[in-house]
Amino acid sequence: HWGYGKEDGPTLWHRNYPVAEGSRQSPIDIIPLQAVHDHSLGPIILSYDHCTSINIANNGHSVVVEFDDSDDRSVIRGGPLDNPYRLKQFHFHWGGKGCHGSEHTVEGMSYASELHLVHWNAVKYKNFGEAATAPDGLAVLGIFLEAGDDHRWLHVITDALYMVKYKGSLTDFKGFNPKCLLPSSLQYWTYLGSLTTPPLHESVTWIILKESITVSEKQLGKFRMLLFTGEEEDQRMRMENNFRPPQPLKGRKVRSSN
Ligand SMILES: NS(=O)(=O)c1ccc(-n2ccn(-c3ccc(F)cc3F)c2=O)cc1
Ligand SMILES: [Zn+2]
Repeated sequence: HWGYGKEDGPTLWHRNYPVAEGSRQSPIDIIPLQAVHDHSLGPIILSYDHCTSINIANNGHSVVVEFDDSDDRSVIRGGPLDNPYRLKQFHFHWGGKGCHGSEHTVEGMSYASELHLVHWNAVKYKNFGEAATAPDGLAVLGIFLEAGDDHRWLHVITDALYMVKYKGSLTDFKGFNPKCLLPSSLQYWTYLGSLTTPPLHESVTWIILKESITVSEKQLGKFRMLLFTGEEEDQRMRMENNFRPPQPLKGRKVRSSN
Protein backbone atom coordinates (compact mmCIF):
# COMPACT_ATOMS: atom_id res chain seq x y z
CA HIS A 1 0.00 0.00 0.00
CA TRP A 2 1.10 3.64 -0.41
CA GLY A 3 2.37 6.00 2.31
CA TYR A 4 4.87 8.79 2.94
CA GLY A 5 7.88 6.67 3.96
CA LYS A 6 11.08 5.71 2.11
CA GLU A 7 9.59 2.41 0.95
CA ASP A 8 6.12 3.62 -0.08
CA GLY A 9 6.38 7.41 -0.48
CA PRO A 10 5.54 9.92 -3.27
CA THR A 11 8.52 9.02 -5.49
CA LEU A 12 7.23 5.41 -5.73
CA TRP A 13 3.49 6.08 -6.19
CA HIS A 14 3.83 6.01 -10.03
CA ARG A 15 4.39 2.22 -9.90
CA ASN A 16 0.76 1.56 -8.92
CA TYR A 17 -0.62 4.95 -10.06
CA PRO A 18 1.01 5.87 -13.41
CA VAL A 19 -1.06 9.10 -13.56
CA ALA A 20 1.45 10.32 -10.93
CA GLU A 21 3.53 11.37 -13.96
CA GLY A 22 0.54 12.98 -15.72
CA SER A 23 0.16 16.48 -17.14
CA ARG A 24 -1.97 18.02 -14.37
CA GLN A 25 -0.57 16.73 -11.07
CA SER A 26 -0.77 18.48 -7.69
CA PRO A 27 0.52 20.12 -5.57
CA ILE A 28 2.59 22.78 -7.37
CA ASP A 29 4.89 25.65 -6.45
CA ILE A 30 2.93 28.87 -6.94
CA ILE A 31 4.93 31.85 -8.27
CA PRO A 32 2.65 34.87 -7.68
CA LEU A 33 4.37 37.13 -10.24
CA GLN A 34 3.81 34.48 -12.95
CA ALA A 35 0.12 34.07 -12.09
CA VAL A 36 -2.24 35.60 -14.66
CA HIS A 37 -4.58 38.27 -13.23
CA ASP A 38 -7.90 37.22 -14.76
CA HIS A 39 -10.50 39.96 -14.31
CA SER A 40 -13.27 37.59 -15.38
CA LEU A 41 -12.59 35.58 -12.21
CA GLY A 42 -15.30 36.53 -9.72
CA PRO A 43 -15.15 36.01 -5.96
CA ILE A 44 -15.59 32.52 -4.52
CA ILE A 45 -18.78 32.16 -2.51
CA LEU A 46 -18.91 29.72 0.41
CA SER A 47 -22.37 28.78 1.67
CA TYR A 48 -21.55 26.68 4.72
CA ASP A 49 -24.24 27.96 7.10
CA HIS A 50 -26.29 24.76 7.00
CA CYS A 51 -23.40 22.36 6.66
CA THR A 52 -23.69 19.11 8.60
CA SER A 53 -20.48 17.54 9.83
CA ILE A 54 -20.89 13.85 10.67
CA ASN A 55 -17.67 12.33 11.93
CA ILE A 56 -13.91 12.69 12.29
CA ALA A 57 -11.66 9.80 11.27
CA ASN A 58 -8.03 8.69 10.99
CA ASN A 59 -7.71 7.02 7.57
CA GLY A 60 -4.04 6.17 7.99
CA HIS A 61 -2.97 9.14 5.84
CA SER A 62 -4.62 12.14 7.50
CA VAL A 63 -7.45 13.16 9.85
CA VAL A 64 -10.69 13.72 7.92
CA VAL A 65 -14.00 15.39 8.88
CA GLU A 66 -16.86 14.09 6.70
CA PHE A 67 -20.06 16.00 5.84
CA ASP A 68 -23.58 15.06 4.79
CA ASP A 69 -23.52 15.73 1.03
CA SER A 70 -27.04 14.42 0.27
CA ASP A 71 -28.19 17.89 -0.81
CA ASP A 72 -26.82 21.36 -1.64
CA ARG A 73 -26.74 22.53 1.98
CA SER A 74 -23.04 23.43 1.92
CA VAL A 75 -21.47 24.47 -1.36
CA ILE A 76 -18.68 26.48 -2.91
CA ARG A 77 -19.51 28.45 -6.07
CA GLY A 78 -18.21 31.32 -8.20
CA GLY A 79 -14.57 32.02 -8.96
CA PRO A 80 -13.42 29.55 -11.66
CA LEU A 81 -16.37 27.22 -11.03
CA ASP A 82 -19.28 26.87 -13.49
CA ASN A 83 -21.46 24.99 -11.00
CA PRO A 84 -21.90 24.84 -7.22
CA TYR A 85 -19.74 22.06 -5.71
CA ARG A 86 -20.88 20.22 -2.55
CA LEU A 87 -18.67 19.98 0.54
CA LYS A 88 -17.76 16.33 1.15
CA GLN A 89 -14.86 16.40 3.63
CA PHE A 90 -11.91 18.37 4.89
CA HIS A 91 -8.51 17.16 6.09
CA PHE A 92 -5.01 18.42 6.76
CA HIS A 93 -1.36 17.84 5.72
CA TRP A 94 1.46 18.75 8.11
CA GLY A 95 5.19 18.37 8.81
CA GLY A 96 7.35 17.07 11.63
CA LYS A 97 8.49 19.10 14.66
CA GLY A 98 9.62 22.56 13.49
CA CYS A 99 9.72 21.69 9.81
CA HIS A 100 7.09 22.57 7.25
CA GLY A 101 4.25 20.43 5.96
CA SER A 102 2.13 22.24 3.37
CA GLU A 103 1.69 20.64 -0.06
CA HIS A 104 1.50 23.75 -2.21
CA THR A 105 4.43 26.14 -1.81
CA VAL A 106 4.67 29.85 -2.68
CA GLU A 107 7.94 30.76 -4.39
CA GLY A 108 9.51 27.69 -2.80
CA MET A 109 8.25 28.61 0.68
CA SER A 110 6.19 26.01 2.49
CA TYR A 111 3.84 26.60 5.42
CA ALA A 112 3.52 24.56 8.60
CA SER A 113 0.36 22.85 7.37
CA GLU A 114 -2.36 22.95 4.69
CA LEU A 115 -6.13 22.44 5.09
CA HIS A 116 -8.07 20.98 2.15
CA LEU A 117 -11.85 21.37 1.83
CA VAL A 118 -12.97 18.82 -0.77
CA HIS A 119 -16.10 19.52 -2.85
CA TRP A 120 -17.75 17.69 -5.78
CA ASN A 121 -19.86 18.72 -8.78
CA ALA A 122 -23.30 17.30 -7.94
CA VAL A 123 -24.90 19.13 -10.89
CA LYS A 124 -23.03 17.02 -13.46
CA TYR A 125 -22.25 13.80 -11.52
CA LYS A 126 -24.49 11.52 -9.48
CA ASN A 127 -22.05 10.77 -6.66
CA PHE A 128 -18.61 11.66 -5.31
CA GLY A 129 -16.96 8.56 -6.79
CA GLU A 130 -18.08 9.45 -10.30
CA ALA A 131 -17.09 13.11 -9.87
CA ALA A 132 -13.66 12.10 -8.50
CA THR A 133 -12.62 10.71 -11.92
CA ALA A 134 -14.03 13.58 -14.06
CA PRO A 135 -11.83 16.49 -15.20
CA ASP A 136 -14.32 19.02 -13.73
CA GLY A 137 -15.54 16.76 -10.95
CA LEU A 138 -13.87 18.18 -7.82
CA ALA A 139 -12.99 21.56 -6.35
CA VAL A 140 -10.57 21.68 -3.42
CA LEU A 141 -10.15 24.87 -1.38
CA GLY A 142 -6.64 25.00 0.07
CA ILE A 143 -5.81 27.11 3.14
CA PHE A 144 -2.26 27.53 4.49
CA LEU A 145 -1.67 27.23 8.25
CA GLU A 146 1.20 29.30 9.68
CA ALA A 147 2.71 28.74 13.15
CA GLY A 148 2.05 31.58 15.60
CA ASP A 149 -0.74 32.36 18.07
CA ASP A 150 -3.41 29.86 19.10
CA HIS A 151 -6.32 29.54 16.66
CA ARG A 152 -9.56 30.23 18.53
CA TRP A 153 -11.58 27.52 16.74
CA LEU A 154 -8.99 24.91 15.71
CA HIS A 155 -9.15 23.71 19.35
CA VAL A 156 -12.48 22.06 18.53
CA ILE A 157 -10.61 19.79 16.11
CA THR A 158 -7.32 19.33 18.00
CA ASP A 159 -9.24 18.47 21.20
CA ALA A 160 -10.92 15.59 19.34
CA LEU A 161 -7.73 14.11 17.86
CA TYR A 162 -7.01 11.87 20.87
CA MET A 163 -10.20 9.97 19.96
CA VAL A 164 -8.87 9.08 16.49
CA LYS A 165 -5.24 8.34 17.36
CA TYR A 166 -5.07 5.05 15.47
CA LYS A 167 -5.55 4.31 11.75
CA GLY A 168 -9.14 3.17 11.16
CA SER A 169 -10.59 5.00 14.19
CA LEU A 170 -13.66 7.21 13.76
CA THR A 171 -15.92 9.13 16.09
CA ASP A 172 -18.97 11.40 15.98
CA PHE A 173 -18.15 15.00 15.12
CA LYS A 174 -21.36 16.98 14.71
CA GLY A 175 -22.02 20.70 14.51
CA PHE A 176 -18.64 21.81 13.20
CA ASN A 177 -18.75 24.58 10.60
CA PRO A 178 -15.42 25.01 8.76
CA LYS A 179 -16.15 28.64 7.95
CA CYS A 180 -14.55 29.36 11.34
CA LEU A 181 -11.24 28.22 9.79
CA LEU A 182 -11.29 30.76 6.93
CA PRO A 183 -8.92 33.76 6.80
CA SER A 184 -10.42 37.24 6.42
CA SER A 185 -9.68 37.52 2.68
CA LEU A 186 -10.89 35.04 0.06
CA GLN A 187 -8.39 36.26 -2.57
CA TYR A 188 -7.05 33.15 -4.34
CA TRP A 189 -4.92 31.47 -6.96
CA THR A 190 -6.56 28.79 -9.12
CA TYR A 191 -5.30 26.08 -11.50
CA LEU A 192 -6.30 22.68 -12.84
CA GLY A 193 -4.71 19.79 -10.95
CA SER A 194 -5.20 16.47 -9.21
CA LEU A 195 -5.72 14.67 -5.94
CA THR A 196 -2.40 14.91 -4.05
CA THR A 197 -2.55 11.31 -2.84
CA PRO A 198 -3.37 8.09 -4.67
CA PRO A 199 -5.48 7.57 -6.75
CA LEU A 200 -4.10 10.98 -7.92
CA HIS A 201 -7.14 11.52 -10.22
CA GLU A 202 -6.71 14.61 -12.46
CA SER A 203 -10.15 15.89 -11.47
CA VAL A 204 -9.48 18.89 -9.22
CA THR A 205 -9.99 22.60 -9.80
CA TRP A 206 -7.67 23.96 -7.09
CA ILE A 207 -8.53 27.19 -5.31
CA ILE A 208 -5.70 28.23 -2.95
CA LEU A 209 -6.31 31.18 -0.61
CA LYS A 210 -3.52 33.78 -0.60
CA GLU A 211 -4.03 34.60 3.10
CA SER A 212 -3.00 31.97 5.66
CA ILE A 213 -4.52 31.32 9.07
CA THR A 214 -2.39 31.22 12.23
CA VAL A 215 -2.30 28.24 14.57
CA SER A 216 -0.01 27.54 17.53
CA GLU A 217 2.87 25.06 17.68
CA LYS A 218 0.92 23.39 20.49
CA GLN A 219 -2.09 22.85 18.22
CA LEU A 220 0.15 21.58 15.41
CA GLY A 221 1.80 19.22 17.90
CA LYS A 222 -1.55 17.56 18.54
CA PHE A 223 -1.77 16.53 14.87
CA ARG A 224 1.61 14.84 15.29
CA MET A 225 0.29 12.62 18.11
CA LEU A 226 -1.89 10.85 15.54
CA LEU A 227 -0.52 7.56 14.19
CA PHE A 228 -0.24 6.19 10.64
CA THR A 229 -0.56 2.74 12.25
CA GLY A 230 -3.52 0.84 13.67
CA GLU A 231 -4.06 -0.08 17.35
CA GLU A 232 -3.22 -3.72 16.64
CA GLU A 233 0.15 -2.97 14.95
CA ASP A 234 3.20 -3.21 17.18
CA GLN A 235 5.26 -0.75 15.10
CA ARG A 236 3.84 2.67 16.09
CA MET A 237 4.50 5.34 13.44
CA ARG A 238 3.72 8.98 14.23
CA MET A 239 1.55 10.67 11.58
CA GLU A 240 3.70 13.54 10.29
CA ASN A 241 5.17 14.80 6.98
CA ASN A 242 2.04 13.52 5.20
CA PHE A 243 2.56 15.86 2.22
CA ARG A 244 3.43 15.31 -1.44
CA PRO A 245 6.13 17.67 -2.78
CA PRO A 246 5.36 20.11 -5.66
CA GLN A 247 4.92 18.52 -9.11
CA PRO A 248 5.92 19.83 -12.59
CA LEU A 249 3.65 22.61 -13.90
CA LYS A 250 3.87 21.15 -17.48
CA GLY A 251 2.75 24.37 -19.12
CA ARG A 252 -0.27 25.02 -16.91
CA LYS A 253 -1.39 28.57 -16.16
CA VAL A 254 -2.05 29.66 -12.60
CA ARG A 255 -4.68 32.40 -12.48
CA SER A 256 -5.05 34.97 -9.73
CA SER A 257 -8.22 36.64 -8.47
CA ASN A 258 -7.91 40.43 -8.33
N1 LIG B 1 -5.22 16.00 -0.71
S1 LIG B 1 -6.47 16.14 -1.69
O1 LIG B 1 -5.96 16.42 -3.03
O2 LIG B 1 -7.41 17.11 -1.17
C1 LIG B 1 -7.28 14.62 -1.78
C2 LIG B 1 -6.55 13.48 -2.02
C3 LIG B 1 -7.20 12.23 -2.15
C4 LIG B 1 -8.57 12.17 -2.01
N2 LIG B 1 -9.20 10.91 -2.16
C5 LIG B 1 -8.62 9.69 -1.89
C6 LIG B 1 -9.55 8.71 -2.23
N3 LIG B 1 -10.65 9.39 -2.66
C7 LIG B 1 -11.83 8.81 -3.10
C8 LIG B 1 -12.77 8.38 -2.20
C9 LIG B 1 -13.95 7.82 -2.66
C10 LIG B 1 -14.16 7.68 -4.02
F1 LIG B 1 -15.29 7.14 -4.46
C11 LIG B 1 -13.22 8.12 -4.94
C12 LIG B 1 -12.06 8.69 -4.46
F2 LIG B 1 -11.14 9.15 -5.29
C13 LIG B 1 -10.45 10.73 -2.63
O3 LIG B 1 -11.26 11.56 -2.97
C14 LIG B 1 -9.32 13.31 -1.74
C15 LIG B 1 -8.66 14.54 -1.62
ZN1 LIG C 1 -5.26 17.08 0.92
